[in-house]
Amino acid sequence: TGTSRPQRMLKAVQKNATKGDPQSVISAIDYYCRHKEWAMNVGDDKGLILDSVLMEVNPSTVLELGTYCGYSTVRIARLMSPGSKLITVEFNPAFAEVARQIIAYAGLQDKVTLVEGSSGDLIPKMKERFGIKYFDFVFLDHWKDSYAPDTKLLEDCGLLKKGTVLLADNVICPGAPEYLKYVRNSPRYESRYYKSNLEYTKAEDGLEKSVFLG
Ligand SMILES: O=C(NC/C=C/[C@H]1OC[C@H](O)[C@@H]1O)c1cc([N+](=O)[O-])cc(O)c1O
Ligand SMILES: [Mg+2]
Repeated sequence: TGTSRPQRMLKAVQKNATKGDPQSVISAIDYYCRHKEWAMNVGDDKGLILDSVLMEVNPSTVLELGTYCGYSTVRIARLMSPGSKLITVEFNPAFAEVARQIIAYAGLQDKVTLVEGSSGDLIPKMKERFGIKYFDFVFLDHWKDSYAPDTKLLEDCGLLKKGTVLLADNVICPGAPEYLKYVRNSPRYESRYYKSNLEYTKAEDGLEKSVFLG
């Protein structure tokens, strides 16, 4: 067994990006995944939508579910104001290890707390462990069938406030049908779909933005 795909991605960052320059880390990963080896980062097309929704919200507290190698963690943290905090949850220790190094290479480790474990276990501990009252912005990019149960868990744990924005990746491909049904039919959310394409491909995918109404 040689290196893993995440390890090869990290090597590409260390080779082609400039330490402390988040944009160069993003570009190095996008180049590698478009021309060398596909990987499940939100990518550059959907990334522009993520950037614009994030800047519109200008959140003080962010939760990311599904860190993978930290590509969207870097995309989000690079746009966050001084003093704001991003908590990112990753179940897979090998992914988490690579993500820590990519986040540090971008120089964003002070804004980011990477927590290893399952979202279902960790969400109920957010208040006590990290002193979080509410999240202003949640990026869902982990297991697609966890989107709906974890959203309900965030509501039940009082972690959403009026105006909190949920942004979900992959609602078309691989798809999150149960989640779409939930946020689009619930009177507690105002939802809209941003059409785009699956990272580094021509297939359709998109992001669903859902504002919690309280
Ligand atoms: O499964 C996807 N994401 C969930 C990731 C799941 C893994 O990362 C979180 C958890 O540790 C698990 O091991 C995914 C899959 C595709 N895809 O095209 O298959 C595209 C994407 O953007 C995706 O986020
Ligand atoms: Mg995704």
